[in-house]
Amino acid sequence: MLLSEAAHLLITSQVLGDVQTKISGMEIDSRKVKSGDLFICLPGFTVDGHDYAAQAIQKGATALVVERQLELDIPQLIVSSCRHAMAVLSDHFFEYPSRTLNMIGITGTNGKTTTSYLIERIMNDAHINTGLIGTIEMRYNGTATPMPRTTPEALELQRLLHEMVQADVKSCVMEVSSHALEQGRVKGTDYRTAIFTNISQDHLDYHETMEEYIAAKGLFFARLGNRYEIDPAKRKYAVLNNDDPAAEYFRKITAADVITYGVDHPADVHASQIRITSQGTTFQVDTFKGNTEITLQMVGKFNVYNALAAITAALIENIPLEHIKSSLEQIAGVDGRVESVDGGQPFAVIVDYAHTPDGLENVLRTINEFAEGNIITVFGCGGDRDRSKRPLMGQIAAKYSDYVLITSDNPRTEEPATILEDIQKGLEEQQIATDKYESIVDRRQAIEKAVEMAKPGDVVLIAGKGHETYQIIGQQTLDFDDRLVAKEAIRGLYK
Ligand SMILES: CC(=O)N[C@H]1[C@@H](OP(=O)(O)OP(=O)(O)OC[C@H]2O[C@@H](n3ccc(=O)[nH]c3=O)[C@H](O)[C@@H]2O)O[C@H](CO)[C@@H](O)[C@@H]1O[C@H](C)C(=O)N[C@@H](C)C(=O)N[C@H](CCC(=O)O)C(=O)O
Ligand SMILES: Nc1ncnc2c1ncn2[C@@H]1O[C@H](COP(=O)(O)OP(=O)(O)OP(=O)(O)O)[C@@H](O)[C@H]1O
Ligand SMILES: N[C@H](CCC[C@H](N)C(=O)O)C(=O)O
Ligand SMILES: [Mg+2]
Repeated sequence: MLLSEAAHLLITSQVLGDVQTKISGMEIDSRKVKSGDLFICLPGFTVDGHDYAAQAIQKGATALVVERQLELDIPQLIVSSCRHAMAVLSDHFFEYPSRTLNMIGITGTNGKTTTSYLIERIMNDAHINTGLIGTIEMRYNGTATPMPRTTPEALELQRLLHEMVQADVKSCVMEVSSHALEQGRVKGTDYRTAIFTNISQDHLDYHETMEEYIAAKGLFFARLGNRYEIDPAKRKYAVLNNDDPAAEYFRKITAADVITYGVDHPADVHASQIRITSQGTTFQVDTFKGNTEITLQMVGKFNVYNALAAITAALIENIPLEHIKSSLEQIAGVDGRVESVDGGQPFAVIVDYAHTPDGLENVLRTINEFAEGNIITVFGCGGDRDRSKRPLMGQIAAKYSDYVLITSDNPRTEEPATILEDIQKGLEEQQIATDKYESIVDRRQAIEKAVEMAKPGDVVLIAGKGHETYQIIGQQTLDFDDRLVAKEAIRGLYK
């Protein structure tokens, strides 16, 4: 690509220097710049990418995208927003991959990863080669790469989608976080189906109010295209959870066809007669393309919602309901989501990724439906994240458990004990008896204590980290896997 081509795409941009400058790649991190790259200077939350332009030039950048002219002897494209320019230029540079792929995006506070796994499985079983991008990893054609964040930056995203196109992938299902929507990471990505799972409190450190958080999610539906294609394969669909009050707002702001799913309210894809056991969940589903009964190996009413969202997305792809049923029934579960740890102990140990008040309440309510003995919950809250959710999660843990072990999650740069105190305040506020809970900063010790306490028939829930195989303390990322630690604790007890 030539710099003139980039300038042509951004009508109000100004070029300083040679417009014939060749660009062989793009980069937003000076440390990763390669010779011939266009370096885009992002004004960040912590530092300003413009301050790293000189380093980028040293590493071989041939031109810059900037929001203000820099005193550097190199061609510069001056734009009003480098983030917007990044989205436009990445899409172009990687040949508009989302127009080739059939894109399915999922937003919502909880259930994105789970729903994306269900859709990926149904689609691949139906021989539609489908890739996946989300919290745990990105994968296609049987190869997986771990992901540092749920939704990649626009440049990285378009690069990954391009890779998928090259590898003959036909469809991509991906999680779209509210941070991503707010920061424009998915700008320009052409989704066919946009799914909404649910909204409840999280990330108020970033979005500040629930209204702003909902508005960020709303961007997904508002941007879903405004043109009605004659070819049904090109039409856009908003798939909304009708049991969540925010669905009404998303319906208003989208021009796309809306398809609803739900349990408690009428919906186009509706579940009823839900029966939950410790082994799975059975429900009747009535859809615009037939009715059937499905038995998931996954437990919980919340997983019925995830299944309904997946069924709706698959029906849009014209996959027959009977095939969808067969795929869903074969899925054993999703990594770190209500995952049982079996070390031969006479009680259940469940590792789950619930890290929001709503997620924790859902998983604990589900466990209450089948637990025979006591429920012992081990959980914490991440540092450098929404602080206001901490006391609420403490109260929920106490409400639905017989004993609560408050511990560290990923303290990051916060003092671990302070996070535990924030959680404990919620229990103190409700005057929960002090013999019903305790705080142990060391997560391993907390898990060991829970396993020691458990009697036959009890359930130990270890929540918050799910699939994570690390713990972030300060600037360090240390190996830590709840499932392995729990197994070691069980082994220690029964050796
Ligand atoms: C709050 C937030 O989203 N921050 C993201 C943002 O960081 P930032 O604006 O602070 O960036 P910065 O560190 O100030 O750097 C600015 C620019 O200077 C560049 N730089 C910086 C240093 C250097 O030596 N050279 C250099 O060029 C950086 O590459 C960047 O382009 O842009 C960075 C670059 O893309 C992201 O890595 C970073 O995500 C951070 C790590 C993060 O923790 N994000 C979380 C909150 C997040 O995005 N979570 C969501 C939702 C999670 C969920 O619920 O599932 C997600 O999608 O993962
Ligand atoms: N539909 C749902 N409604 C409410 N809670 C759910 C739902 N699905 C899953 N959960 C709970 O939330 C946890 C996280 O689920 P999942 O990883 O699928 O969500 P996510 O939206 O991808 O989360 P993240 O924002 O971290 O990417 C699960 O471990 C479970 O406890
Ligand atoms: N994607 C979420 C995951 C939180 C998981 C929890 N273990 C934590 O670290 O807070 C976030 O980054 O806020
Ligand atoms: Mg996720």
